Amino acid sequence: MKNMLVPKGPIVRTSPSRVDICDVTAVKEIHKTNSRFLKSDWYRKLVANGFETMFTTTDHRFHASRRRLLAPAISDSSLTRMEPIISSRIHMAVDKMAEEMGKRGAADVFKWWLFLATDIIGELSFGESFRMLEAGEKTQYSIDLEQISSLQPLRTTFPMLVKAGKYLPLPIFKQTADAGKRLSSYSLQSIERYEQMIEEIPTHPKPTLFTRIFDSERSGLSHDQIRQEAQGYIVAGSDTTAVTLTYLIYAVSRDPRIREQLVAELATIPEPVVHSSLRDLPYLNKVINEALRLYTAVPFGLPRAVPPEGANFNGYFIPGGTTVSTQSYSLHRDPMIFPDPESFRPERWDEMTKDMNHASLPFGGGSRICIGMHLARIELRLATALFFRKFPNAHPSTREGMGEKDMAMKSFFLMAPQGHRCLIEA
Ligand code: HEM
Repeated sequence: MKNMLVPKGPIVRTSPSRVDICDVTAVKEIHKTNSRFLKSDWYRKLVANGFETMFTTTDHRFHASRRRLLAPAISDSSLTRMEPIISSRIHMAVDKMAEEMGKRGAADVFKWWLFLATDIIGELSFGESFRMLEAGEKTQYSIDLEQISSLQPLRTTFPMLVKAGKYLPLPIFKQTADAGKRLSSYSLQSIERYEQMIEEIPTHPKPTLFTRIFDSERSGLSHDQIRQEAQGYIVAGSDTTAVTLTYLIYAVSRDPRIREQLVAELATIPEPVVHSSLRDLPYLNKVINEALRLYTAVPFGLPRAVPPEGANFNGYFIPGGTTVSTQSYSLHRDPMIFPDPESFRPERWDEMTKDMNHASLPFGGGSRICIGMHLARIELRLATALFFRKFPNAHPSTREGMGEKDMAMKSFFLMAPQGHRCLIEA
């Protein structure tokens, strides 16, 4: 290893046609609104059932028109109507954790946050929850979702192998194909049930993120296309939110100084706790920013294609067609921008410098920025507040062999704790 050449610097060529970049000026250029750098073909490998979605498309016209249709329902102001659903689910999750702490001595917050985030996005997309919180255990739906996600790295690295998998007698391909079929059929059933609900009460249908575009004559979207977008929301909006919440609770619980400051701030909020009281709470929002920085749920490079005319970054010419990646994992750890980057320090957000702003990519950037980020922030604020008001003395558990090794960040496709659990006591 001694003589191995370790690539250094902000621009690293990782293969003949791929370059990784960790530089704020480049990030600003690549991830700006109407950027010339479009999503690379890598995203096309995620297309399922032959339907392009807002997430997978590399065509900017298709993307712009789909996003125009879907964005209004998931804007910050529209989501206010959905707060009662979000809030009641979070209350249920926190109650379930209290129950588990009573019986087991500790609660697995990763499990409960995953059930919570999946139930919320399921209910907001399909009009009905998957009821994982009520059941307190994985349902066939969540097992199928996991199965599909576990194949994503393989699908993007060896797409031909996965295509050929249909014909290979390997159990993983068979199981994944079955899981895919079941997911499609559940979503279709949910859409049909929702359609029936609209027919029964046409004037006041239960609001979902897709209610307004349900009328295909007006929106131009078929029910299959809506179903595919809804499935995309569920995949994009469950693990990401659950992982962020899990690490946030872990990081705050293990540092009494931070926990006490947060608990004291939350004690100033009147009952009932509503999102409007939390939106501008200074310390709470700094804690959330710090969790999104250090424990970025999407640590991978958001690959983009260099336009045909090429691009210049840091004195290097990068030819058209090259894939450039900007990993939030490295950007969020740039010591020049985030001193002592491995420490969880909410106060670093007391003053957000321009560089901190531009180097922060937890939700991506530009026209392809996460459409669910307002929903995610609402969930993060309400869940953190309700958790620490209920458990002001929360601390990491050492029961059942739980330790720091369980919380090592492991990049499966998205990031998740290596032990797939996070036991907390109160
Ligand atoms: C803390 C929680 C979340 C994190 C960290 C997160 C992160 C991200 C990131 C980094 C991207 C950009 C991906 C890229 O450029 O390749 C993205 C896009 C996206 N996210 Fe999220 N996300 C979160 C929650 C959600 C939720 C709750 C939803 C539910 C609607 C959602 C739906 C989407 C969709 C549909 C896109 C694609 C947007 C487009 O291309 O126009 N995300 N997210």
